[in-house]
Amino acid sequence: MSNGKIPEASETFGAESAEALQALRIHELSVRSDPDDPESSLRLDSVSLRLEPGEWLTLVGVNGSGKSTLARVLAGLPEAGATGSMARGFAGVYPAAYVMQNPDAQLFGETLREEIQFALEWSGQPAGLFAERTEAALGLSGMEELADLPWSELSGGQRQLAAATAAAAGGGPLLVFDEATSMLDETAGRALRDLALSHHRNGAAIVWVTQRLDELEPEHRVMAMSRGRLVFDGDGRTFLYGSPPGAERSPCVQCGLRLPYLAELALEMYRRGDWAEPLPMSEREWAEKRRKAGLERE
Ligand SMILES: Nc1ncnc2c1ncn2[C@@H]1O[C@H](COP(=O)(O)OP(=O)(O)OP(=O)(O)O)[C@@H](O)[C@H]1O
Repeated sequence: MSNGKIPEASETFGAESAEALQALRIHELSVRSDPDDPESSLRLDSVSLRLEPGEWLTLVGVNGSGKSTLARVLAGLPEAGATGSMARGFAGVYPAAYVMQNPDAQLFGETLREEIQFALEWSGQPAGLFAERTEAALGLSGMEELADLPWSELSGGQRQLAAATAAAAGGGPLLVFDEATSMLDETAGRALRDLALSHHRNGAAIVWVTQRLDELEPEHRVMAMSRGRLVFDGDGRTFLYGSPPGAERSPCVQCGLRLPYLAELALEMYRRGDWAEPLPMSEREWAEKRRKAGLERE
């Protein structure tokens, strides 16, 4: 175990454990709206999936499709009346860090420093390492100067980043972000996403729930939900454009989401024969496309 930094996923779990190498598996998991009423609607309908250690899974779907319910299950939070089976594998027995839409719903301390201490206690970190781990967590999110200010002096975006900083301070093999950027402006959203990416680089698996399709990245796995069921599992480019692009209604449109304007544009250029595959999908790829097309001023 190394000191002075956030523990990497393998350190937190214990890399020597065989279970640490196993996927998190759920099999035919269903959750009803009312656990006491077998006729009530299904919030999750017979969902099966494997999440591998260190994987980044982006979970999308319209409102009410079951994303949060599935995210909570994957995080290891209790869902009354769930049926089916789950083996937590690398995710371990403790609930994963879970970052919600509204930071104020999950802040208990008076300041960020206090919040991080709570999170470290909760995740069972040795008390002797608290000070170092707190500095490491603050460093990773660049929040050192805000650590001792009361929440009222932080903006909504800063409080959201603070909630994520604290939730993830214990390291841990799995972090779940449930529409965590939905109330943030672009700058705050990017800071939060950068924090998630840093933990991912350190080996953590990430479940990233979002309705913002501009957050899809080519290298991340995408799952889409509709009416409690998993209706797509694959790469983001196929999700947005279909395979081949535009051959039929894309998985994105089929599950009720609207294709982002830029993706519509790319598809139109492809249909007209002006652009070839792969069509751009992420901010980085669009910047590259614009640069190549000479659309950006030097
Ligand atoms: N605690 C609960 N008890 C009963 N029904 C619930 C509960 N939470 C959510 N639901 C219902 O379960 C269904 C799935 O909700 P869920 O929040 O998982 O979907 P979602 O895709 O995350 O939606 P949103 O984007 O609006 O948060 C919805 O019909 C919702 O009304």
